[in-house]
Amino acid sequence: MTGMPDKFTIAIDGPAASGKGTLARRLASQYGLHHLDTGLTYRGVAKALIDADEPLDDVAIAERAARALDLGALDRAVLSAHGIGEAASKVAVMTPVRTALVDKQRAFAATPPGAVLDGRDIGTVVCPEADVKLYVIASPEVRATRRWREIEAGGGTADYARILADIERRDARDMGREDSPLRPANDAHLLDTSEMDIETAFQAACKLVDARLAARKED
Ligand SMILES: Nc1ncnc2c1ncn2[C@@H]1O[C@H](COP(=O)(O)OP(=O)(O)OP(=O)(O)O)[C@@H](O)[C@H]1O
Ligand SMILES: Nc1ccn([C@@H]2O[C@H](COP(=O)(O)O)[C@@H](O)[C@H]2O)c(=O)n1
Repeated sequence: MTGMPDKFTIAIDGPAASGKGTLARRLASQYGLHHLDTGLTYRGVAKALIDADEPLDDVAIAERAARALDLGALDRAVLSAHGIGEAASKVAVMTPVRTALVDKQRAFAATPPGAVLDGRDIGTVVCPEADVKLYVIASPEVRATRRWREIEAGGGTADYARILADIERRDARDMGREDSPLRPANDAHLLDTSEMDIETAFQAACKLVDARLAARKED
């Protein structure tokens, strides 16, 4: 996209299945930016531990797995499995794991021409100087329905009540942890997508990004 500054960062945070990844991918494509789904980095650590038959609560082992993680080798198809999200939220409470992953995420964000990162602490911790910060929410019921549809559309079978319970438990762990809890940055724009389809949410986000780009041109 022409008219982009040398470096531009979009931070998107929100709870599970709020639609932040969908939005992040579309914004990255629209504005010619890199994209990193930081949830995959926590999922990658959890999967490495599970595959090695290691416990999820040993800080030293989890930190080693986080330091060894290669951002270029994250396999979305494998890591997106519903159960890995729960394991990821357990390793995500450990500060040494977060420190190791945040270093990698910041290095990714610093690569020109900039990036869209989505996760739980992007606007507050990873990229506090981001040009645009979005905090994407939807009700737990709407999010559970979206996840249920996604699993069914992929040929799997899913139990709505269990998905809703998983989402609520993960929200509580992510919002309640001591280090980098999920919360909106003070300067984040709130986007409640409960009653928005994907296109409407994308257009709303583009308006905010375009306004920031116009403001940066005037600087
Ligand atoms: N505004 C929307 N309306 C309807 N469905 C949506 C909307 N946004 C996203 N979805 C669908 O909801 C599901 C979850 O979206 P997505 O994976 O983007 O969420 P997420 O916040 O990145 O989730 P996670 O934190 O678990 O990675 C997907 O199937 C996606 O297509
Ligand atoms: N910036 C982030 C991103 C994710 N997490 C943790 O990982 C779990 C899985 O994330 P998904 O986005 O793939 O659902 C999530 O529940 C968080 O515990 C994080 O802490 N910080």
